Amino acid sequence: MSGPLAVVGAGAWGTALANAAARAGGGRVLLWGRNPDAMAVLAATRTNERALPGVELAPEIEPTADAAAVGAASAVLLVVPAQAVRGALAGLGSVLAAPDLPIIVCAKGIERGSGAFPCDIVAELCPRAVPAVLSGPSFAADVARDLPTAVVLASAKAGLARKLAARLSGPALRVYHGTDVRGVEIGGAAKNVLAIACGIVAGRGLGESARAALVARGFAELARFARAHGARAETLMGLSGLGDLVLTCGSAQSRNFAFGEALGRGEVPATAAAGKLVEGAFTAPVLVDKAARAGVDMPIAQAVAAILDGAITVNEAVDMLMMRPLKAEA
Ligand SMILES: NC(=O)C1=CN([C@@H]2O[C@H](COP(=O)(O)OP(=O)(O)OC[C@H]3O[C@@H](n4cnc5c(N)ncnc54)[C@H](O)[C@@H]3O)[C@@H](O)[C@H]2O)C=CC1
Ligand SMILES: O=C(CO)COP(=O)(O)O
Repeated sequence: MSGPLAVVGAGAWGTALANAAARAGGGRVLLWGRNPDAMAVLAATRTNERALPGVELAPEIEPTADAAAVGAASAVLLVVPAQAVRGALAGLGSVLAAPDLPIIVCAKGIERGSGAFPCDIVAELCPRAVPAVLSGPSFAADVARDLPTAVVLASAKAGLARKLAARLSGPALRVYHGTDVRGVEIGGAAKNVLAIACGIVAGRGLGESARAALVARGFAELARFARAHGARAETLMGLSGLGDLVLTCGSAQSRNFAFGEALGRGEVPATAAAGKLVEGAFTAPVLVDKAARAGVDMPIAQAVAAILDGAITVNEAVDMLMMRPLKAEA
């Protein structure tokens, strides 16, 4: 691949991925952020103290706020929140017009309002680009500390997915490849909603048995939703799906889990996020809406959306889930 790799979005995950890509070899990595002052500080201090404290930027990383610089990239990692994917792409505009430019979405979510998956937004706004998605169990802080991590990168173009996975893989980040873009997107988006549910269980002190039941039944509804949207079952059994569910449904390091924990303790949604990005809170209502349209039963996601909406309390949600008519396990 000629030309630098560009990471668009200089938050926690963008900075961690830029470092991982630099350590993987392959040359320059542009780290683009929209705030020129903040990017000047990154360039001067070689750290991103606000988003990823205590982590030094690899020498190959060039922090920049110059959109034109991204135009020279051989591939773009798009690492902004799911609700900002459209705005970020629109903001970069013609900079992303090169034919066959791989744009790898690293966000986990579904767009509210449109119900669009991130790669569909890429296809809509950058019709000459090749959309791809990278997802899986991976805390930015772990990747930044070079702890062993595995993710999956999917693109409809199998050869390109293989090449990009090789470009990003390094001693501590193992990138699998695949072609099931929709399956990988759904795994990342849905697990955030289920992580909120597991956090609520922990915060309310409902016990480890309840949490394990939620993970298993949550996986069942995630897989149903994915199948209804054309994803392959084996994708959801993999890193983006089961893998990420296991990670974020069991760790307070997850912002979605921590948000749920605060709700479980009795905090209200407006303060429970504590200023952090909670993708599942944005995705819950749109996931539930899409499930209803597709005729897919997602009682746990529905309960999360209803709690966030203020329509039901945590106790009512628990009663509702426990009192559902008994059924065969499927
Ligand atoms: N932090 C983590 O451990 C992981 C995060 N992710 C996913 O990566 C995505 C980003 O998460 P984080 O980096 O953690 O969030 P963050 O809150 O640390 O950073 C988000 C960055 O996006 C920028 N941004 C927001 N709107 C923008 C726009 N319209 N144009 C340009 N830049 C914009 C913000 O200025 C900020 O620098 C989320 O979808 C998250 O689910 C995925 C795996 C791991
Ligand atoms: O997606 C993640 C780990 O795979 C990060 O999870 P949170 O966004 O819940 O912190």
